Amino acid sequence: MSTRTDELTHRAPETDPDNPLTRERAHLAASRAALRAMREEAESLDTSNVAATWVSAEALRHDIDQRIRALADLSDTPLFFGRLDYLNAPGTDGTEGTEETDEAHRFYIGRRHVHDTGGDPMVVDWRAPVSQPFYRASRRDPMDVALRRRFGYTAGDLTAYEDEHLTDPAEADTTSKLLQQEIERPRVGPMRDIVATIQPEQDEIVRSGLSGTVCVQGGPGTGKTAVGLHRVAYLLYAYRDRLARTGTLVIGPNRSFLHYIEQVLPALGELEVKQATVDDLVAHVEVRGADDAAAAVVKGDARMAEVLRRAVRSHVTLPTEPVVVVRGSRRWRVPAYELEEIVRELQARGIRYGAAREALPQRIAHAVLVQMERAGEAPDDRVQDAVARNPAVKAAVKEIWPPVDPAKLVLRLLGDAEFLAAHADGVLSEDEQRAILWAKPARSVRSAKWSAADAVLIDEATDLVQRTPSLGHVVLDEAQDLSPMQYRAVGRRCTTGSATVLGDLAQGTTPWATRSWEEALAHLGKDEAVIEELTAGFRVPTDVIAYASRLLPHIAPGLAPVASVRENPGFFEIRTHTDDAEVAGACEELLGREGSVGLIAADARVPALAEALAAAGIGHLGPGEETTRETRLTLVPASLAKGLEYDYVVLDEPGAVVAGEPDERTGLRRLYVALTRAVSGLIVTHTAELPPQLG
Ligand SMILES: Nc1ncnc2c1ncn2[C@@H]1O[C@H](COP(=O)(O)OP(=O)(O)OP(=O)(O)O)[C@@H](O)[C@H]1O
Repeated sequence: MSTRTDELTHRAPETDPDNPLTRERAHLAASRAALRAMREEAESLDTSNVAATWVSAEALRHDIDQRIRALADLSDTPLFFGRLDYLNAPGTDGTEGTEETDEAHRFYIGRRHVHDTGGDPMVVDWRAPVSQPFYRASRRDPMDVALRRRFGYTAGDLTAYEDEHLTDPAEADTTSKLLQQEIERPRVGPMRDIVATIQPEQDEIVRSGLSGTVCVQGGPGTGKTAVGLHRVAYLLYAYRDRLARTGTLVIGPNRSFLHYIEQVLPALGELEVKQATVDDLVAHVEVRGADDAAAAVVKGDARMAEVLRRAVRSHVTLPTEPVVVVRGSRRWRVPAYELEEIVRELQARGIRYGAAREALPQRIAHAVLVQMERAGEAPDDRVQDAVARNPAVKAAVKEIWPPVDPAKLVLRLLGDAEFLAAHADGVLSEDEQRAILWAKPARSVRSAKWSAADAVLIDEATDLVQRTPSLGHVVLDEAQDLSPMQYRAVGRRCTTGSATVLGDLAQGTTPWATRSWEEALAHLGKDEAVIEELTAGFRVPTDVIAYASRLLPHIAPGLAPVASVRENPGFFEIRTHTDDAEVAGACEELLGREGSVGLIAADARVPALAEALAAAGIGHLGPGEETTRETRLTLVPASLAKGLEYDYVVLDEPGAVVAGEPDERTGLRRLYVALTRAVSGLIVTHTAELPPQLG
């Protein structure tokens, strides 16, 4: 970032009409009036005479309502946050016919496009090509920008601006104060957008094209989630029609995380993006059971796809009997060897089991038709359809290529050792087969205690039978925790689209956590993806990230520590205590400051701490619940802390967080996640010894 410093961060607006701030405020007022006019125009649209049918009238009404909502002037989100003055008016080459007005050179950058009654832009969308230099232009590559101006707001009022003259050799490189203020602004409520301060390396990811998949490795607080959400917003702008047809989806690890991020896209005017967890995507059965780690690892292994493929295909039986179709006085006979040829040909084509099953009767009918033609008849398509529906053909298809119910198939694999062995032979070891077999086979799909990993197996089997519809773009957040089979489940939802994969190998806390992005991308079916790395940390203060990074050599050797860009050093304390009342006391102390507070603890410690808080008369929320001015404390089980952030964090008993996981490495990773949630300060409280890796 390069700017001229605080003496150029102008403040204290005067009414003097020559004061730039006065002029900028006038532009803000005029832009708001223009937005109001756009909204009023949308509101006054009468759809009754336009649409031909009730359905299209409804659709049109929906579109207009969306537009009205998107045109809301939100008092707490400034209409524009930046301005670019180009040296040459964009879209012109400075020659003949060029309009040399100020307006042709000057662009105000904001969350949405606003135009005046004449259709001239008052504010341009941050995603428009003309806005890009706001994020990317530098002294080295000014991108034809003479002036970049950032605006500062206080309670909705435009109160400051900051200029950079990128082509002025006399200007020095320094950090933007307004950017710094924005990064340090206290967090209350859900996640917010970062349009005003997207960094160049983030912008490159945000604006990368729709056709390619991007994978982002980044430590805690490097803005992965923010970048992923802004990328969807960008893609929806740049490829609106295509994505409106195919759809977009954001996948997050759990409900509370999705709740935390759900307002970012609507604030950017994008109301149609779906959100889901991987479990939501594969909800073919009710999940009521859980696997031990050994079973879950095998069930999540990509080799299970081969076991399932074999099991599905095993339902095909090569015909041994001919099919005899009687039509009127004639009998037509398709011999077994010819049926076998048809079946083998369908198998070789590698189409879905269900598609092949649908094609089979037509193929048999075709064989009959050929015989009819040879006998001098002239059958048409209707005859072929009738033959395909003939009871003899139907009976043969049922015998040769019976329907497969994916859930029943998985039920059988997990309950029937012989059936499993028949299809897992040479793929899974005997131990692995034993690990996934149910101790007590379930009787039916309804009564089975399905686990989350089982649901993914059913999803794979479902896709073997019938192709899963693909979306235009999928953002996969906290990807490092997915099993190979889960990657496959996500991958088949973007086979014809692309993906943004976001994660941190050091934060993987599942037994099957991702070891390398190349491997993960192969499971996703996106080998060609580009892998980017983000290393600048926007969340965690320097001292805290340095402390947490002591764990890195033990949890992800080879990953570089995050470099915090926060100037405010924050505070960091380690306290020993004797009872839980002191933990509640630490929370109370932090509630005396501005912003949100999170008390993070091993899951098993949560009930005791809830009691201690209640005894101290301190109200608290659960993760993902919205903090309000009145209740700013959230009690967070360590297992749900991922992806969330709080201004201040009390981390209870690190040793218990580590001990809460099945193995030490996972425990230390969980601790790393918990240690990296704080924006402004962290208090670690403990009675037991601290894990030696933090020493
Ligand atoms: N360019 C930016 N300007 C201002 N704030 C930013 C910027 N980039 C990220 N942030 C803020 O930093 C915080 C961390 O961002 P985010 O949650 O996206 O990080 P992450 O990499 O997903 O973290 P984690 O690995 O912990 O999930 C958020 O509050 C986000 O708004």
